[in-house]
Amino acid sequence: MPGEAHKDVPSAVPLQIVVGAPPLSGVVNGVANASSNAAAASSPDPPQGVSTTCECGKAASVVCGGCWSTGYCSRAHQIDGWPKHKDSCKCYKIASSPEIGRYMVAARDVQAGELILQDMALLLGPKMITEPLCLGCYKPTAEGDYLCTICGFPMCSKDCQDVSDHEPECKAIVSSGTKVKVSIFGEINSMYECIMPLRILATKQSCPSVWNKLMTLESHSDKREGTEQYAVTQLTVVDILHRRLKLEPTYSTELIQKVIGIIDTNAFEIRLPESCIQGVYQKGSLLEHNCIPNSHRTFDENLSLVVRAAVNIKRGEHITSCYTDPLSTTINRVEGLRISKYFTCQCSRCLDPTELNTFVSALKCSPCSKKILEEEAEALAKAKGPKSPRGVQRRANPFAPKFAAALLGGNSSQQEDDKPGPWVVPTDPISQNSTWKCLRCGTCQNDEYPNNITEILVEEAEELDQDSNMTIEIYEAFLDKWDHIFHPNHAVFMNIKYALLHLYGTEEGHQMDDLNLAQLTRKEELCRQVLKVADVISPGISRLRGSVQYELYQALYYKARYLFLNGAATSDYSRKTAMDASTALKECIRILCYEPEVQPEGQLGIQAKEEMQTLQQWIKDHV
Ligand SMILES: C[S@@+](CC[C@H](N)C(=O)[O-])C[C@H]1O[C@@H](n2cnc3c(N)ncnc32)[C@H](O)[C@@H]1O
Repeated sequence: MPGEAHKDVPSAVPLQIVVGAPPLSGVVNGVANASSNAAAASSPDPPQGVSTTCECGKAASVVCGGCWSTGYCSRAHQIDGWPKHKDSCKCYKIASSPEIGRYMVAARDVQAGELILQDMALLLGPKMITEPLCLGCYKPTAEGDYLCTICGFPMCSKDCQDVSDHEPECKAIVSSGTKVKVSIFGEINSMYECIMPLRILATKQSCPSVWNKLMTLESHSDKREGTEQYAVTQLTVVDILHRRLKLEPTYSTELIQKVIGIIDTNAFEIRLPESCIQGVYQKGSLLEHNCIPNSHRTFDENLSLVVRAAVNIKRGEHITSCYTDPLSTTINRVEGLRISKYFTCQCSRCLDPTELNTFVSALKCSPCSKKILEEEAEALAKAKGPKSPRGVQRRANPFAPKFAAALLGGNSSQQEDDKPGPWVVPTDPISQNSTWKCLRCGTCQNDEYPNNITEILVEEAEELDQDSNMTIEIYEAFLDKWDHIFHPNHAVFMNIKYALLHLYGTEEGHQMDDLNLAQLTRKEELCRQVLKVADVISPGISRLRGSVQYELYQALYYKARYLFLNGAATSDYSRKTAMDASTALKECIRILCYEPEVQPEGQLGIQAKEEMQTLQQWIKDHV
């Protein structure tokens, strides 16, 4: 019956009255033609000129609140039209600009956590650079215990051999007349570099609809030619397909290189508990990069890409994702993107020498730091009688002098004397040869020392990383060793602190029950430092924030218990600490509820929910 309410009309999608608001910048009838990169329209009014006529032919007086695109003459006709409209009802539009190419823009305000898109993979395969793995389920294969009876690739079992994903390479190898022989396991094997390109190429024949979609994706073919990547893949992929698999007559060099370009530019890495694979997604490929993304990516149990708003996104804002490691320095991010994605990031973080006061790339000015510590010690000596500068606490604690606390472990750009902190930052962060300048004394230097010393720091951290038996003691010693040269939030420190905050509570002899008050306070401090940076560079719903909130809750809960049991603090302080633990746990649950259960973070979210009951009971019983 016309006008009868459909059960699946989303009650959360309100109708909006069409009023004379400007259309979304960069979007013309839903697609293309943008020139502005700015979040253009923040007006709450629905866009004009999108769909002004109802299906019945009458003028539209309301517009669907889900997409703000389709107009209806009445609520009744919206309800009638919903079954037809629901598949195309999206909260984003595709726009394009000469600088970015195609990108997504919010068609309406989107709330944090709201689903933006869910996208089935066009194609899945192993990462280009990988150790031997099963080409059916992508788990590492145990020393080639089972070999595909047709092509010879190591697989888990006959079941994996029969998975349709494996067909393209299997067929190509059989046609070449020689089976594959993998004899070394646990090391990168270049043969696997050919698998994903082969799978894409095979769709040209086997599934033209997928092939056509893949061919619409950016490949940067023109920019790749003549690069090192092009030369390397010529040897590792093109030559193998042409000579070893005898596919020269079928696929030209240009086509294979284009396909490799499509993979490099668009494929998403999918980290699973036991393996790491990659997928190419049609809608997901249109996500624009930003070093401070406003969307959050996960993969569901079918390995479909799920994109949600990480923070509230205003209508007209670009929907962005981070292509690179947010816990890395500006020059590393910018150079990585320039080499692999062929653009120079110009996001607000990259363009700001302080990276929005996070100082993730900054060094410490040695003369200024020394002077601050001396002044601090002098002030202390005056206040409390004679004391050496060693009297200054190394770790920030409630009793540590404020200057030194900020200098040694804090996050502030400003010292108490209102002068900027002693941080040395690049004046032109996205340039490879920027001058570096101390924000406090203004001393400038060329990039040689900052680059070299950062390289040494990175190398030393990488050496630590290779050792699987890292201990709290070793990590703390590393931080102490370098602390006089780098900002406490430096990317390398952030990664070490992230590892360290987990080790306090998991290392043998340092399980949560073993930690004393100082160690619990250290764990809390590490969590707060990492969170303060993560709140800026990975805001809202992010795995980084979710997992650190969990660790913060643990530190605070155990601290509250310790204080309570040892009568070491007033019940007010114990209570406040326990309430802070509860706040951290709630935030952890809010964030990690979006993670799939198969992922460790999804499991942590479930565990966090269970632990909330215990925490609440403890608070009720004790403080
Ligand atoms: C996965 S594709 C995104 C979709 C692409 N714009 C298109 O039209 O197909 C990645 C490419 O988009 C462009 N891109 C993405 N984010 C960008 C940004 N913030 N600034 C400039 N270009 C960007 C770069 O060319 C990059 O290699």
